[in-house]
Parts: sequence; C-alpha cells; structure tokens
Amino acid sequence: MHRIGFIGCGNMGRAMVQGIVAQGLAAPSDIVVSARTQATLDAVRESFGVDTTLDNAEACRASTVFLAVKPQMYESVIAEVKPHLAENTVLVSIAPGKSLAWLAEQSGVRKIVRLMPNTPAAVGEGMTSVVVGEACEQADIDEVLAIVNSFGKSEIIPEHLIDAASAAAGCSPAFVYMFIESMADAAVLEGMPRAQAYRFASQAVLGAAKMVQESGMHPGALKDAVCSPGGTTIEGVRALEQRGMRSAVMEALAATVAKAQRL
Ligand SMILES: NC(=O)C1=CN([C@@H]2O[C@H](COP(=O)(O)OP(=O)(O)OC[C@H]3O[C@@H](n4cnc5c(N)ncnc54)[C@H](OP(=O)(O)O)[C@@H]3O)[C@@H](O)[C@H]2O)C=CC1
Ligand SMILES: O=C(O)[C@@H]1CCC=N1
Repeated sequence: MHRIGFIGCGNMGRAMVQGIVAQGLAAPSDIVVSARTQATLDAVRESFGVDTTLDNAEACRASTVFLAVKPQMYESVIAEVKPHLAENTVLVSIAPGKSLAWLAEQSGVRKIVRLMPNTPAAVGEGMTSVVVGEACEQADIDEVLAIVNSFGKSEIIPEHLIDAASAAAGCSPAFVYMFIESMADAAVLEGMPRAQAYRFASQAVLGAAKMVQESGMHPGALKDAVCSPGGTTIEGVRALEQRGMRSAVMEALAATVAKAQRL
C-alpha cells in the first residue's frame, strides 16, 4: 500500500483512519493527516500513531489523497492544495454534491474518485459507494477499493446514483441511531435500566440487519415472521403505520437527496 493522505480528520476522516489502521491495511507511518487545529491532530496521532501536519500540502505527498473536509470548504481547500497535487495523484472526494466534473475543473487533477462512506467504518462495518472517474487506471481503482474494503463493504456505482447511496448508507446511520434511541427510551419507560436498553435495542437492530443480509428472505416476510397472529408485534406495526413510519423514513431520505443537490 502506498502513502495515503487525509485533508481533514473529523467524524468521517477519523472513522476511515481508525478502520484502516485497525485492519492493518497501511502502517500508521504511511498515513499522513492534516487538519485545521493542532488539537485534532494531537488526538489523531495519540489514537492511531499516524503522521500529522497543519500543512495541507504535506498531506498531498501521497499517492491517494482524501478530501475529508465539509463540502462548504472544498472550493477553498482545493484551491490551496492545487499546486501540490502531483500529476498521478488519485484525488478522493467524500462530499455530497460535488460532481466528478466539478472536482476535475477545480483541482486540475485527472484521476478522481467520489466516495460516500459512513461512520460505521470505524468498527469495520462501513458501506461505501464508489464512483470512479474516467482517467483512473485499474491499479488506482484497486488501491481505492483496498482502502475502503479495509473498513467495510463497498460497491462501484454510476455517478447518478450517489445521492441515493448517500441517503441509504451515508446518512442513514444517524436515522438508525435515532431508532435505537427511541426503542431504548420506550424500554426505559417500562422500567429497564438505560444501558441495558441500549444493549437490547442495538443487538436487535444488528441481528435484524444480518437476517436481511443472510437469510435471503424479503424484509416484509421477515417482519411477518415476527408478527404472531393476535400477538403483540402486530399491534406495534399498526401503531407505526398509523403514524406514517414508512412515509416518514422516505421523506427523510428524500430530504438528504434534495440537500445534496443544493450543495
Ligand atoms: N460524518 C459522516 O457520517 C459522513 C461525512 N461525509 C463527508 O465527510 C466530510 C467531512 O465531514 P465530517 O467528518 O462529518 O466533518 P467534521 O466537521 O467532523 O470534520 C471536518 C474536518 O475538516 C477539518 N478542516 C476544516 N477546515 C480545514 C482546512 N482548511 N484544512 C484542513 N482541514 C480542515 C477539520 O479540522 P479541525 O478538526 O481541526 O477543525 C475537521 O477535522 C464532508 O464532506 C461530509 O459530507 C461523508 C459520509 C459520511
Ligand atoms: O451529513 C452529511 O452531509 C454527511 C454526508 C453523509 C453523511 N454525513
């Protein structure tokens, strides 16, 4: 594995660095991270032993450079590092709303990959969508896939699907955490201690997700198998449907897509 650069190391950058280091894909000394503040760099170095710098140009001395700053910072950070990006660098964007064409125009870089990762990368259970720019060679693609597969699963998709992929996997962990929190609140309401409620709710979500992935059954059939006739679960299904659960979730994901298109 060649040297990997990260410009920005907040919630998402940190999750990726954590995943890469934990899986041993790259030695910490082969990862260089830049950020805005020394406090972030000290924390990242302390946690993962990677090289750190306040100089974004230093993070560009790598074969693959991740831009892990907020979309609103992309234009200024790209302008700053443009003179330091080598001809053969693979520039990796993780921002919603920034197209391959826009990234190429701003950076002057030929080889560009758009990713949409998610924070479960930190525990090796990420789901990353990968949009490969035309100028990338197979070796570049292999290198990026090796990186993202070190912290979870990935799929190459066409660019027009990235907002859908971002809604379904990039943003959705936030909604799942809200679901887990709500279920735990309900258990606490019934008297269960808070920490125990999080263990129960989170393990149920983990198990249900594995059932979808491994049973080969339709999610609706899996739901039916939980609903005993005249039982307790179907009462809960009715309550959720009365409150428009499916529509609420679809509206939430559609809102993320609409925002990505405004960025
Ligand atoms: N959070 C998530 O779940 C996901 C985020 N993304 C994308 O990842 C990107 C980062 O998001 P996220 O990690 O949540 O944001 P954060 O705000 O947590 O992190 C942003 C990072 O950028 C650094 N930064 C800010 N300005 C500069 C600069 N001028 N030069 C170098 N570094 C700078 C900050 O440094 P400092 O800490 O020192 O202030 C910080 O480390 C965004 O484009 C987002 O859309 C994609 C998928 C999922
Ligand atoms: O909220 C955001 O914009 C980023 C992109 C996907 C998840 N977090």
